[in-house]
Amino acid sequence: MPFPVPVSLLSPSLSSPTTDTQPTPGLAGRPVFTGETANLLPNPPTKLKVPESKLKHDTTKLTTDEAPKLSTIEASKRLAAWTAVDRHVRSEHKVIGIGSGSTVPYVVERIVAQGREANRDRVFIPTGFQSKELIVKGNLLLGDVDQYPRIDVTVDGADEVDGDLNCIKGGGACHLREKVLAEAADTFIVVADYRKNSGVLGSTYKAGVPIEVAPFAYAKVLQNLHAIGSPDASLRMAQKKAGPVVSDNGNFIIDAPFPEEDMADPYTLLTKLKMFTGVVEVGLFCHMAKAAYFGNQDGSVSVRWLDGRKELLDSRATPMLPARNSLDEEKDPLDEATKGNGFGVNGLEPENHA
Ligand SMILES: O=C[C@H](O)[C@H](O)[C@H](O)COP(=O)(O)O
Repeated sequence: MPFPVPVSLLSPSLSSPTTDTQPTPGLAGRPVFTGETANLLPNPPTKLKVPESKLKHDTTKLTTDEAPKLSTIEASKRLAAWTAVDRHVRSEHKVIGIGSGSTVPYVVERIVAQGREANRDRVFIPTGFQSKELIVKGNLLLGDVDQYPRIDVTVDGADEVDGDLNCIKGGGACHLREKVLAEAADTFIVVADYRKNSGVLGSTYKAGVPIEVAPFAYAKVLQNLHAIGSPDASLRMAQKKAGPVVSDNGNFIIDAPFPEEDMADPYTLLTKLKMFTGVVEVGLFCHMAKAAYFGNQDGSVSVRWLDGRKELLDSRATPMLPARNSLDEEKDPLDEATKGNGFGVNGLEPENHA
């Protein structure tokens, strides 16, 4: 699965570097970062010339004429990531775990935008090659979990999240390190677009449960999986390489689809799978996330908490639009629409979200 990286982290800055670290008004009220993010790379080009392929993930540096619209899905990912960072990555947090996947570049982007001062004495722990690159390219200090076995907060993506915040992870083969960093963190936060917000695992992510195995044991583990009710379990094959996917840890990955009755009780399935000798880690994250943030198509963010609370942050409460104060007098159609559906609306202040 490809992990796109925002253009701001990969290509020369598209705006003049400044020392300003605050978002300033941009496209349609969107913030434009002209500070730390803009400073990531030297030599701003005199004339903008960015390959089309790089433009689709980040428009924060582009002028109105130059910026294409962010796709709805990318905008949803960014919305979830930025909102979660604003609420959970605080100045007192000094050891921060960075997950993997296509939503995580927006996490790093938002952390970088907190400014050089905020990030000066922080260390960032990657969950794999991709996040290591993001940390290094973001000029953030790189550490590892063997140096920092206690992490303040880890923010990560997911392939699917169920009603109890259990997750399927490992679509990018990173779930071993991700689980270590999730476990090491005081607070583990999941960020994703609306498509990952599910009832029962396996409803939307059909590839199966990712299972990392020691290479020499894969055939035996496959046999076990076929025997316990996953007849289609198979070795994940590489796309542009002959042979299997090899994880960052040198292991193979098996994808094992299970019927709904198994997926409805992921903790039981997880414990069963972990018992197979040769299994290194299973991409079922049960009872680990403190909260999950889902960016929605309409610019709102759905937040689900481990304790069962739900919030719906309407688009005025997200980082994309002006602060709620300036709009307090207006009637909010979402307030009406969501009455009685179990969602609080903009219910909690950021400082309550450690
Ligand atoms: O191994 C990969 C990770 O578990 C990712 O967090 C997960 O696959 C979600 O990735 P994406 O956000 O690209 O769908």
